[in-house]
Amino acid sequence: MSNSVGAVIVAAGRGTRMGTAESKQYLLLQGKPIIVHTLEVFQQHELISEIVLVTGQEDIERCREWVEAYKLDKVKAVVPGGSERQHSVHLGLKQLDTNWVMVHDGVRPFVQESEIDACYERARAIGASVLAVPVKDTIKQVDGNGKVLSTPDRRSLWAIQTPQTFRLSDLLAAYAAAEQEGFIGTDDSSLAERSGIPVSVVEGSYRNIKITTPEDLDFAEFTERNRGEG
Ligand SMILES: Nc1ccn([C@@H]2O[C@H](COP(=O)(O)OP(=O)(O)OP(=O)(O)O)[C@@H](O)[C@H]2O)c(=O)n1
Ligand SMILES: C[C@](O)(CO)[C@H](O)COP(=O)(O)O
Repeated sequence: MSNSVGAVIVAAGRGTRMGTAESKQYLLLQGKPIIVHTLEVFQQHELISEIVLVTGQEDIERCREWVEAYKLDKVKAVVPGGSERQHSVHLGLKQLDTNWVMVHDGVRPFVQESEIDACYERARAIGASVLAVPVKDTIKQVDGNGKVLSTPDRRSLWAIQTPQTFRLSDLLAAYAAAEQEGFIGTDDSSLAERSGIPVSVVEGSYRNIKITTPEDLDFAEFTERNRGEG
């Protein structure tokens, strides 16, 4: 079991930017909750031996029911998350019992099996990996008054996705250090980077969106409807 791989799927957010009454991770895509689509990708991947699902306290019961109904038997625990994504990930990590961990957003249902393979291979070779795509737009740094400060060279900019893959012991140490130092990052890699863990990007797909705002649902419906057609 020295190379066992677990997944922490975080789904304890409120979906403020989506603005729906129902949290976005539970909205239906082709009749199935988004979170179930995401879990199924990891359930079906032979590399993954166990999954921890992190949800809101009030959603634990219905999530457990879906785990039963959709036969997601790799899900070993459904646990409550915290106020920030980082807290939710940390709570999930503490439940895992594998050598490697892939942290993944519950609202990224379009990650591909081949991308999971590539992320794991790179993490084994380098220490840690993040799935990412080169940015397509020109990015500017702007101050609080709208004044443009700089235009970084786009060739060095990547939009970071999940999964993000680490040795579980490395990531737990990075999370403990961040907690002690009061650091909050927007992804897992930023905690690993400040602990000195080498992280490499793996080029993924623009389809692996994080469903965040209402227009993402149109894309998601379209993509899900056409899944497997090419
Ligand atoms: N306290 C939190 C915040 C976020 N997440 C999860 O982290 C992922 C990425 O977060 P994001 O898309 O930003 O989700 P929300 O925080 O729900 O969205 P918003 O910022 O619009 O409220 C989501 O699967 C979300 O459920 C979490 O588990 N716990
Ligand atoms: C982890 C992440 O999905 C990488 O793009 C992202 O940083 C999550 O950020 P959010 O603040 O929860 O939207």
